[in-house]
Amino acid sequence: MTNHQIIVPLDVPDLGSAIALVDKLPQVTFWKVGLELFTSTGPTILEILKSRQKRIFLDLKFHDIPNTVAGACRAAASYGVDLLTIHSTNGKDALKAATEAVQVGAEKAGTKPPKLIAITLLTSISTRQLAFELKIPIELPEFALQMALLAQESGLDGAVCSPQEVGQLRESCGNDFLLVCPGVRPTWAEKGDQKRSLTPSQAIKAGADYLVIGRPITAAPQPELAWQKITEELNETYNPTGNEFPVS
Ligand SMILES: O=c1ccn([C@@H]2O[C@H](COP(=O)(O)O)[C@@H](O)[C@H]2O)c(=O)[nH]1
Repeated sequence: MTNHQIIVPLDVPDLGSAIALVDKLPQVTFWKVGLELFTSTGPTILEILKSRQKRIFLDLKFHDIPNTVAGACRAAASYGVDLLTIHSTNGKDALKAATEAVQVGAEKAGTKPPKLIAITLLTSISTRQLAFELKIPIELPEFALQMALLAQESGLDGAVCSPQEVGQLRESCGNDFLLVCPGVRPTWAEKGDQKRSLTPSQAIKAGADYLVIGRPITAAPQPELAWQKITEELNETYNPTGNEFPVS
């Protein structure tokens, strides 16, 4: 794993704030565009990131009937992004339709298809909420695992999961299945609305391919110092000799 496997979300309200953040953190190579920024500015931000040779995680978390999800995936795949999300709870028909749609959309646009990854269970949901609000009568780690397996059976490239479940998913889904972990918190950062966190080092050790780390960096008084602190902590854990931590 390298620093390039830390994805930073552009969770800001407008284009100006997004560009300011990208300018402030030139060392970040992988940015996430989510619901807030994409809804407010549309695809312009994607063009800006591409013109700066950045990798893009388009985190729109599609959740709808198969026909609608497929249409949205075709459109999203035409942007030439690297990662795209939909919810596992769409069900197998929609997941399969989505995997075909990203190929079609990318081919039509003459671009590489994104890796399609499924949200297993939002990292803001606690064990208690799963049982008492969502009324899902199975243990949380088992639910996350079943959602990852459903995505894998449906032909998706990977899943989004909390660092607390990534070890179990890695063991069951194998090394070729991409596992992306938000809800990552250094010991010194506030958890906020994240309910199932671990530290960056713990998440990597458990088997994550990519870490999504937002507010601990972006809401810090000096985001560049927060980035440096996180990458130094990872380097100290994974490679005390001072080189970059090992490639997974
Ligand atoms: O289960 C999920 C899926 C996506 N996210 C997204 O990741 C970032 C996390 O940001 P932080 O500031 O580090 O909490 C955010 O953009 C979410 O939309 C997630 O948190 N959990």
